[in-house]
Amino acid sequence: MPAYVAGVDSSTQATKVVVVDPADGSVVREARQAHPEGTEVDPRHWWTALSAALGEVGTDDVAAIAVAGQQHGMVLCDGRGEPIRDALLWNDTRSADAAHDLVSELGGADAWADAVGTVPVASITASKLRWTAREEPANAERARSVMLPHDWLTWRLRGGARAGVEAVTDRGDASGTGYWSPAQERYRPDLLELAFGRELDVPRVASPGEDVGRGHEHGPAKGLVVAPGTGDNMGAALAIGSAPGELIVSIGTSGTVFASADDPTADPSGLVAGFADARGRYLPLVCTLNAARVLGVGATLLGVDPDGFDDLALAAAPGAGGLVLVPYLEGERTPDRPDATGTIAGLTGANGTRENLARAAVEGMLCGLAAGVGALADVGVAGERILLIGGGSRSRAVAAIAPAVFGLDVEVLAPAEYVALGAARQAAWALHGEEPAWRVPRESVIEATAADREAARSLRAAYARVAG
Ligand SMILES: Nc1ncnc2c1ncn2[C@@H]1O[C@H](COP(=O)(O)OP(=O)(O)O)[C@@H](O)[C@H]1O
Ligand SMILES: O=C(CO)[C@@H](O)[C@H](O)COP(=O)(O)O
Repeated sequence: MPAYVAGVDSSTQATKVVVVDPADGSVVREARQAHPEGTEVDPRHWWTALSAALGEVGTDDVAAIAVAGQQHGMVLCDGRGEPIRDALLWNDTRSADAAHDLVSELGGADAWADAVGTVPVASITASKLRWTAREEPANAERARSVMLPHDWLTWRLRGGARAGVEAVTDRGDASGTGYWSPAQERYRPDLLELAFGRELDVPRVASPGEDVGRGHEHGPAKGLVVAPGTGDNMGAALAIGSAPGELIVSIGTSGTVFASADDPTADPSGLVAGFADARGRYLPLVCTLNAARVLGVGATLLGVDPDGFDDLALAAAPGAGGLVLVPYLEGERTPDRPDATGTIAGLTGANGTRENLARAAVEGMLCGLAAGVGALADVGVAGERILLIGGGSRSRAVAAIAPAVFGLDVEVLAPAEYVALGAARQAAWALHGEEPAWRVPRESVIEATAADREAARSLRAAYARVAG
């Protein structure tokens, strides 16, 4: 008799699957399969990774599944749901000009914030549709539908075109497209048409916790109840269930700062994306392009492994002797500087040490996220405590330095695949008809001292002077 539920995180760097006991939310098995590098990827690689990971964990004793995935990726399909081109990912900045054009064509940032809660930047799916229509007219001509990564994988699990099933998405991931309004809870086909020049089929937006069908009999989720899935940040929010005043900061490929909110947000500055969540509420979020990989580049530059990098960063004093590193290694999304590059400023003979360079990389990466905390406060989502998750939160240096950059108490959650756990929670919800009562274990809080709060102010001021 199937006993367990499965949750999937199809993120930028890898597919992660957890098999969870619905009695208490504990993980009984897990698997991970890497994705190819790059900012455009053939979605069939994600399918292969998902199939392999499900094969590895086994699904004979699993009753339900949900897929959470990296947000915004444009999976442009032909009439049979086959991808026409590689998916353009959230971190592909080629669509930056398309985004700027869309903003002015609708009448400016306020018009977009009012319409869909988010001002388009390169990451947003609508911008990628415009880029494709303009740069690849032959591909655009063949397109019949557009899906997000989790939509396409969920559809494939249910058999896709050969089973003739409808595609579904959820309000959380739909809210990152630029053509679905969280405030009105509906698609804006006029905005999709503005972006692409004509209509495209889009997935139906399923209800939170809906049972959307069964895994296909010849697929890797054979016979399982399938839940709608969601975006990866919405998945993490579902797993963690932050309390008022708590902001979740995820340090993965992207850096994100977000919180559950009762009301939709509309930020015309474009810093805060006014997403919906996977429960029926809202998820205002700030996203940076440069997070865990900054630590990786720092370690490579200094010729050390992650542990050695942490040792170096922790051996330097707060402020890295005046060395400031602005880590716009991939350009940046928040602030909207798609063509920016990284900067090291304030270098002197006295402060030019490996320790200071490591510390400046950690401080710079965290300063970008701390600016996000400020942007959320500006739209009424004030934070008193940071909950740190994601691969980068496993760094000892990040955990120790975070209170002196955020100037807030920091709780580093136990290492876990929170996005996949949120998907598993949704799978249990679809299976049993109600959201499970699981709680993730909470860790001890590192309290920000008065010195941390003071250090945070001066660090962030020094960073802002260099970042501009
Ligand atoms: N101990 C560590 N120190 C620094 N970075 C780490 C550590 N462990 C994992 N990472 C980094 O975290 C990233 C993966 O985090 P994850 O949240 O799984 O990302 P994503 O969801 O974008 O795939 C990788 O870039 C990896 O190098
Ligand atoms: O674009 C966003 C959020 O708006 C990113 O957070 C993506 O959802 C990718 O997430 P990771 O793979 O870094 O977890």
